[in-house]
Amino acid sequence: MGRHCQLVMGPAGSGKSTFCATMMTHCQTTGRRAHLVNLDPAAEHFEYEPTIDIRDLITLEDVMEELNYGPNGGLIYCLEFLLNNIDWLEEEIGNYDDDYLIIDCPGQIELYTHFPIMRRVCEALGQWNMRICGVYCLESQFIEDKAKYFSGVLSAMSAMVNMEIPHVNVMTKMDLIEGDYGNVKKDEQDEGDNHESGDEDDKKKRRRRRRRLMDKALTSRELERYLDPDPLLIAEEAGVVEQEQGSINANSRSFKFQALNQAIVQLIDDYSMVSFIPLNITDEDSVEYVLSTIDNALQYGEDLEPKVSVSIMDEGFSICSWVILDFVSLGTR
Ligand SMILES: Nc1nc2c(ncn2[C@@H]2O[C@H](COP(=O)(O)OP(=O)(O)OP(=O)(O)O)[C@@H](O)[C@H]2O)c(=O)[nH]1
Ligand SMILES: [Mg+2]
Repeated sequence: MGRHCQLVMGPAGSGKSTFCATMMTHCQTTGRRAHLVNLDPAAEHFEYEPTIDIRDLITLEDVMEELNYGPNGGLIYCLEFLLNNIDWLEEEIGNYDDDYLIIDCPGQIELYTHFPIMRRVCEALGQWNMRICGVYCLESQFIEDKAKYFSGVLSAMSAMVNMEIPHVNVMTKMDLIEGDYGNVKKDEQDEGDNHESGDEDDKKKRRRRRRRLMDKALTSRELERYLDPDPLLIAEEAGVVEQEQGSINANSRSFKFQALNQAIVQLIDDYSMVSFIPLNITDEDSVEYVLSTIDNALQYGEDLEPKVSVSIMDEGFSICSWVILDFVSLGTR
């Protein structure tokens, strides 16, 4: 069936390790043989014990202690050390020919955007006949700040362009957003059920809470603008739209800043490469949807299909031949 892997990347704390653990659980329950590979030399604990672990080769702690490196320089050193000893990884992976690997990467985005380190790891994996899908995690909390969200979109795009592998962007921690949205709905329902009950103060309190939740929650239509990045979001924020319409905008910053925003809008629009799949780890269907999108990018299981279709064709052929034989035998009677 061949070798397949997911390379799970993204900024620090974006939920990469949680994503890997969720995928491991899902694969186990659906009967897929998956292994966790840890490429983070600073990782401390895992829900699933990694089958292959860079810490068996080198740890950040040792590098910092022995070479007096800081945490970021130390991490780059560790991964360069891995590249210089790539045979170690080849040997480790060698034993898992037909299994599915989930590779948890460190959170320093420089590794994907500035340095060619992860790209070279991918090249090595490719040479060992491994099909790779990059999974870039961005957490839903980025949506709260449009500038931060767009810097996340640009970092995802930069990783896609640099890595040159099939790529899926995932918006993680959706339970946090959907939770707020769910609370508003529940509140509306409660208000509907209890519209007779409670005194004026209670009703006011309920309305205030609902307004607070409404401020936090995103409607699904608004959410769509973040999953499929709408460049107008940043334009709205910076007042570019107002300027285009010729009105004076009180929020507008310097002309240079607006020109930069406009250029970013143009870049995102021109490439139109980045879109996110939402992942709510508390919802099994959501996990399944993300996995099937990654499978699609990896063409996972596609080499099985010809065998299935051949057997269907064989069956179809034999049914046809029975019918023809029947006709022939009828004709000869
Ligand atoms: N509510 C919620 N919390 C999450 C989710 N995913 C991760 N977290 C939390 O976010 C924090 C960071 O998660 P990790 O999975 O360690 O993130 P990471 O990207 O591996 O972090 P680094 O390896 O340090 O870069 C932890 O406290 C997790 O419990 C999620 O889907 N929902
Ligand atoms: Mg991690």
